[in-house]
Amino acid sequence: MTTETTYNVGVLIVSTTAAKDPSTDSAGQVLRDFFSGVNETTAGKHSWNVAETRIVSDDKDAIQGAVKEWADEKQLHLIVTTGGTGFAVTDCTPEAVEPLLQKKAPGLVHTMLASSLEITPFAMMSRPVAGVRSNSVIVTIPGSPKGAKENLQAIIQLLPHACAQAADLVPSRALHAGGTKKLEKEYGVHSHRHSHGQGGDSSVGAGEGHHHHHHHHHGHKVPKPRTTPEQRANKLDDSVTRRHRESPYPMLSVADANALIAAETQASDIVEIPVDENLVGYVLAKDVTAAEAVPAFRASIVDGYAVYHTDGPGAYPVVSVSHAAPGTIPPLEPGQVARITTGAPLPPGATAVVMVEDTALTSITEDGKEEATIGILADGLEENENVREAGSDVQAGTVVLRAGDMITSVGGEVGLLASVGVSKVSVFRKPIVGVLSTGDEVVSHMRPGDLKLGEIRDSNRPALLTALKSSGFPAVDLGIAADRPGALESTLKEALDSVDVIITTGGVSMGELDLLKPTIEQALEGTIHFGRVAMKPGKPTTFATVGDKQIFALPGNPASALVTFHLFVLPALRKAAGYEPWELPRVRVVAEQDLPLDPRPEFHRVFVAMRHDGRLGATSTGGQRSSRIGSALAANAVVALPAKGQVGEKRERVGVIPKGEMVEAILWGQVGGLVG
Ligand SMILES: Nc1nc2c(c(=O)[nH]1)N[C@H]1C(S)=C(S)[C@@H](COP(=O)(O)OP(=O)(O)OC[C@H]3O[C@@H](n4cnc5c(N)ncnc54)[C@H](O)[C@@H]3O)O[C@H]1N2
Ligand code: MOO
Ligand SMILES: [Mg+2]
Repeated sequence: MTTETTYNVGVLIVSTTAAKDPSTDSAGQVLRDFFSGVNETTAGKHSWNVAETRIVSDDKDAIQGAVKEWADEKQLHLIVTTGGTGFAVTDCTPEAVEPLLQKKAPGLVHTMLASSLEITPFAMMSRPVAGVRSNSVIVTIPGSPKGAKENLQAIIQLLPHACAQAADLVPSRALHAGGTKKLEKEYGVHSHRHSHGQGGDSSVGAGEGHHHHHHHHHGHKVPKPRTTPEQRANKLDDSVTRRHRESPYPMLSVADANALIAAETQASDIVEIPVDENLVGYVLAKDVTAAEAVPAFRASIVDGYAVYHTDGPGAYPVVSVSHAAPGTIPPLEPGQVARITTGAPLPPGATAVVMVEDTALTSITEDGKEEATIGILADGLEENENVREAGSDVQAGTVVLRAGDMITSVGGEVGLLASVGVSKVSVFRKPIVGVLSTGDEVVSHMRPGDLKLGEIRDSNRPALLTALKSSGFPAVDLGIAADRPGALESTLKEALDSVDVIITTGGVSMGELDLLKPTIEQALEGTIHFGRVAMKPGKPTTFATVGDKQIFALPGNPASALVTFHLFVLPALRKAAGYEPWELPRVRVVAEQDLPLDPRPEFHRVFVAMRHDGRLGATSTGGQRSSRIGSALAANAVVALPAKGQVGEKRERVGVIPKGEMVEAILWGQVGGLVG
């Protein structure tokens, strides 16, 4: 095949509706586009020319008339019928075409069905036939544009060969000289037994990438896609016809996605850090014992006079003073008292302290400056009254905090550790998180000047850095990366050297410049654990690991980025930092207004506050569009709404959660208090 061969195609649209009103037909254009798309990849070898297009109704005679005319008279190389292959009463295309076939081609039928079945079980209800009449190859494909394309894609690579043979363009001996290997190479196909990764001219395979990805689509267990080098090559191939028209990543539930993240998240290494205000949010990796007793000495609880409790009411000489200050205190004898302040050590021998309010001044010294004697008014003092024994709050050597305890912002833990003389503790290291925005359109909010058409301010990076910092995780600003594979790759590689976790936003959906997934898989040789989640917002959320580093590639939409940060990233960071539980707390709340449902499970941003009836209530933040960062304004929770039509046991088609209903909220922050 050294000169370019042109194959003439007839497209027969079988549809009673379209026959009545041709403007309702889309299949004709879809197939013409399909063939011209294929031509772009086969230039120089062969091309397809849609020579005839006709619309007929679901009528056996009309179908047969067209097929016979195109095969017997016009001698088209390929006749494709679309429509009328289902189970409907009027569907009759296979019945019309089959009797016309002089040679049947069950291999083509099998290939189309097998490939469609990998995409949808409804392929079972397609009844294609294929074969040869006169010099024409004839195939019947489904009427839906999607099904039509998928069927054709499955066989398109071999059709030139089939048409050439049927039309007797080249003697079949010549066609086969060199064996099937040579043919496979020429047509850019290879048998499934060949090792992956070789197999010929990658520019030929229109839509070939499709079925390679499909075997992991429909697993019922939590799927863990593993890609072969060939699959990766297919994904990065940016030729138009190979662009994905459907995401190759299985759609996981939020719970399955979180399970995969948890399985890939281990507690970080253990480090020793000083006990100070920066300890907040760390989890202890080891038990902590008191280095010292609290109090370390017998101390007074009040301001007053240290006494012998056995002395009873009367006037006593004040022989010494004990202030709350370091120093030595002389012993006290019965019949004497010592002035003492709160927290000061008791003189040796003293057995109780009398509050200053329960005493009277009875005489002063000659210089008039000091008390000489004081009167004790109280009767019936008890031994150790107003005395804190050494070690009565904490004994030296006891465990004061346990491994797994978290240092709260209340200050109690830091205070306790300080009180017992502990200056350093062993904790789980907090992961260091890098935040990267991606997108050619994204510009810093610090950049002065007006936005150019198409530009958008980078709100994700500041928002995520804020959320990270307030959650206590050290964050690194990685800036903005352009939508170029090289830029993305070098930024990510550099970041992987300095941080434990990378959060990116943007570039994870279906656009041709959505480069995160292929870059992670190919350039970084990472593993994508999931690339789609059944949720709104956040559908294209992607989680990958590169060695022991994690990458959370979050959607670019600002609300999506914040929601998926809280639902996926934050719990993972908490787990790495040793939190138990690491998940965010869930509470039952009353819907304060109707909450509309979406076909996807939705995480509706709300403000949760205490109600007068003692329950918690959730008030919507308003419009929930993924691009609306305002939907996260003052949001201290998201309400987990079920997908539309899946409410309750009976799975009624419910479109709304009515006001007053109880729903589950996942808390992001502190709940609001009673107002009014
Ligand atoms: N054909 C399909 N298109 C889209 C699908 C789909 O399933 N099929 N999913 C939609 C959903 S859902 C989402 S969410 C978005 C996610 O898109 P990407 O993660 O690829 O993000 P981009 O395309 O880069 O950007 C989306 C949007 O967000 C703006 N953006 C990006 N970065 C920032 C930033 N740092 N600060 C503020 N705004 C940002 C960007 O300009 C876009 O407007 O895809 C849907 N499409
Ligand atoms: O899932 Mo997207 O995050 O709806 O906008
Ligand atoms: Mg995109």
